[in-house]
Amino acid sequence: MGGMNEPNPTAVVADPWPAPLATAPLDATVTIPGSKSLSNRYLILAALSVDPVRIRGLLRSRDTDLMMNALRALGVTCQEDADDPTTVTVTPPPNGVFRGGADVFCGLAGTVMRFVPPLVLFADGPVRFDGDEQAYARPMEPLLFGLKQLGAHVEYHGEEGCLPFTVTPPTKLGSSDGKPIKIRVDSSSSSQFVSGLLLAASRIPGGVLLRHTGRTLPSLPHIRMTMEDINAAGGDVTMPERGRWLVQPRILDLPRTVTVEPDLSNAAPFLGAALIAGGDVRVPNWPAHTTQPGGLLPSMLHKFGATIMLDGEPFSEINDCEMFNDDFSGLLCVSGDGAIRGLGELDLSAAGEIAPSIAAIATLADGPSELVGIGHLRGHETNRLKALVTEIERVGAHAEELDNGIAIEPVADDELHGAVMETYADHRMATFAAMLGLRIPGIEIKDVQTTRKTIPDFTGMWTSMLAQHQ
Ligand SMILES: O=C(O)C1=C[C@@H](OP(=O)(O)O)[C@@H](O)[C@H](O)C1
Ligand SMILES: C=C(OP(=O)(O)O)C(=O)O
Repeated sequence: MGGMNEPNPTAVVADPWPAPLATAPLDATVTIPGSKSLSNRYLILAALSVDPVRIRGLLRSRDTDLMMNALRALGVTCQEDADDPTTVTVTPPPNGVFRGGADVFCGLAGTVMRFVPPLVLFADGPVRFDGDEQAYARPMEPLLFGLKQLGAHVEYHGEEGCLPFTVTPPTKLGSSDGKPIKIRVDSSSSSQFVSGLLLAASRIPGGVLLRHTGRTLPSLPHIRMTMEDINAAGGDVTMPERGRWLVQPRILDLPRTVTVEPDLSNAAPFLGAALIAGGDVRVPNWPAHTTQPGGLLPSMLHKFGATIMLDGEPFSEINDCEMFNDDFSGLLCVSGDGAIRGLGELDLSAAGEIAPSIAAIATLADGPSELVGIGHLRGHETNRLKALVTEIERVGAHAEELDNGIAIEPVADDELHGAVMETYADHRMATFAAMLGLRIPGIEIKDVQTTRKTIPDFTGMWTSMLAQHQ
């Protein structure tokens, strides 16, 4: 079964893109577009709100366009400002009831395939979900098991537990005794199952008590982001203990205007470029407080040997959780001198989505690194552990898949060589290859436009970073 009437625009494959080599130290300021994770949470929460919400700084890329189209199919209005496509006003459906009988196309977007199906709990009929063929391999079953425990019916049209499927809303929603309905979900293959269920749970009569049953739980910052955003919309969600969430029944209503932070994970290739090529890369509007896992980047880049400055002040006291003064929101500057220290073991379970960027830097380091806690990357856009090993070996360095991560063994620069890099329809494999291309002559990247999943103009931003010399 093919994806319903909405082709993947990046599937039209052009010639490989010759990744630019850095011939001088960088000196660039790069403005990063809005966060994918925050954009798609605000869109969902706006759709669940009472009044229209204006979202400023919304990421405009494939994943957010898919989210807006999904919401439109369910009767939500998403209207962009005529003079600024990153400002979008979202008007919830009449009486908060989503339109049943709809078709939703998820592409390859985890946030769409995991955050939209729970909205069907409040729809007036069944909704059918499909996506890119590659999306059929992404884990879905635990989310749908959660929806079944809430009374929904799920019918699979392909393989059991995978896209495509149809969700039919329950005839009666919530517990019969007014207490939170208890559900159990194994979220070890993606934090997005917990996030998707939490986002919808405030509207369930009696609320929800959600327990994670798996051994590991990746991407906890993303779950904290979900909690913070729900609470900002007037919800009441707490995590009384790790792996257990209590959502009280509440009417959600986001503030009339919300502003999206820059996507800090998408800042990773650009900031990492300062380490790889040497020089300075600055990113404005770095938030003082953030739940984005990319907030961990300054401390990780520091471990690799970068110098980090915040608004001109050296950033020496690095604490992985509370990295900045609360009053700081300004210019982050990462500087490198071309030397990169191998990291030894680094647990990336909190920030799996930046693993490909970290892997690119580690490939060019002076010693080995083991990136662990990221076994679930096998279920990302592609099997990222396998893809990273293949592409690292392709340029002449060494890497090995571990049970829960990847071990990277760099080689001397003169043993590295150019290659045509595969990207596997994975935006982060494309940016990973571009990072290697800064130092390795002759890197070409197949289907670089796959970066449109979360960055509207990656090649433009990358070439302009290299062209800036102040
Ligand atoms: O909730 C989110 O916005 C995300 C959660 C993470 O998913 P996983 O927990 O599946 O890694 C992350 O990797 C993804 O890019 C975005
Ligand atoms: C895992 C990612 O995306 P998704 O939201 O599709 O899961 C990612 O962007 O690295």
